[in-house]
Amino acid sequence: MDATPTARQHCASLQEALTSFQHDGRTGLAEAAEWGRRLARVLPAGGRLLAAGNGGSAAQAQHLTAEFVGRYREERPPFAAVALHAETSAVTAIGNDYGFEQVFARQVAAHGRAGDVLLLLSTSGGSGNLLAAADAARDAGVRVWAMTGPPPNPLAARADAAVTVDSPSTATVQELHLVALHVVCEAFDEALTGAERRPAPAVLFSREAA
Ligand SMILES: O=C(CO)[C@@H](O)[C@H](O)[C@H](O)[C@H](O)COP(=O)(O)O
Repeated sequence: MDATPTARQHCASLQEALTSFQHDGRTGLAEAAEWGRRLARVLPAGGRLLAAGNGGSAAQAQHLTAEFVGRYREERPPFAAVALHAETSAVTAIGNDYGFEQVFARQVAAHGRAGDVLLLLSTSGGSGNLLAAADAARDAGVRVWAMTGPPPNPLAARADAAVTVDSPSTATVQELHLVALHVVCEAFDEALTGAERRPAPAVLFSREAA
């Protein structure tokens, strides 16, 4: 049975975006790896990663924080990472009382500390609640990283650094973001020192240790 032309186009679009990502030294693979290395300095020192997105990008943000709180490949201690959209009571209360645009900004003001990192994912780079979160982060001394679709866009412009995917397809942008997030995790794990990599006591509760 043959694949449909649409399915072939989907894969071709991803392949094209992946090629650009690999060769873009400023907003592609090299930048994502740099984020992982920087997080390897921030998180073991007690800093925190906050992440947020809407819709499919919310799922991506949550995927990333799970890699840090759980683990990526190798056993290692848990690190502080929170997906803001997953705070359902906070999101609904803030949205209800202050408006949807504030759902992330108010959480950033509550949780963000100078030196922390806020990673915002958006295919359009124009979602109002993410732009407000970026502004709140700046006020709190929190570094802002944006993963977006095609540049230029308002979110990438407000961020301290951006990984951008120059594709007109939302699906392609989201799929490439997942690749970039895993690159961040790989670079993070590689950059940890031996002592930082040593499993914390929490590993006593892992299934292997039980
Ligand atoms: O996953 C998809 C489309 O693939 C949608 O759920 C999509 O994420 C939503 O429309 C978002 O609201 C789009 O927001 P953004 O990525 O432009 O910030």
